[in-house]
Amino acid sequence: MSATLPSPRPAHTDAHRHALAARTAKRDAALAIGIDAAFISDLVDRFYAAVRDDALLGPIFATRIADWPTHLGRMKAFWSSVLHNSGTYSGSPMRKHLAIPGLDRTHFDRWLTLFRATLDGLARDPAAAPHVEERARMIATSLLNAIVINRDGLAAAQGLEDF
Ligand code: HEM
Repeated sequence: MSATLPSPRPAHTDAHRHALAARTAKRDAALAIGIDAAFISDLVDRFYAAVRDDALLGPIFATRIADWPTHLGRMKAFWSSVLHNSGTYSGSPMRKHLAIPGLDRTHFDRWLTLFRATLDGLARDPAAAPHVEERARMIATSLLNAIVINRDGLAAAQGLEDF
């Protein structure tokens, strides 16, 4: 009786191929409107320069971030994961923001205002700023929802408006 050898597993399953294609399509769509690695790097550098100068947000970061190069590197990996699906970021932004006492809509409004201004100063393709801003607004909305639910309960979050 001869043993049956398992057939070799194909290097890429259909699901894997599909995931790779989706990742590439997302990155290519961003690249087509000028959102490349250099754009993401400039965006993060300029945005956090503005944040550090801001009277409302600056102190929140100043007391929590000792090593700015590391934070900026992490934020570039984050935005590359969001905008290019690169998978280069792993972390728990939700937990980090829940741990900052007193964050509310005012802070998120200011964050988004500075982010928008930075984007507008940087983007050359008219489609680039709205594309990135949309992602930032969605993430800001889920962070604020989580903060309010955590602090004041689900009922309090029911009346929240999206950014
Ligand atoms: C109210 C506005 C915000 C404030 C004051 C704020 C503040 C901070 C601070 C202080 C940290 C460092 C936390 C630590 O290392 O202990 C941090 C990390 C981070 N923030 Fe925010 N943030 C705000 C909004 C946002 C928004 C809207 C996004 C995304 C669109 C975002 C994405 C991140 C990410 C990805 C990290 C890194 C988490 C990690 O992996 O360590 N933040 N933020």
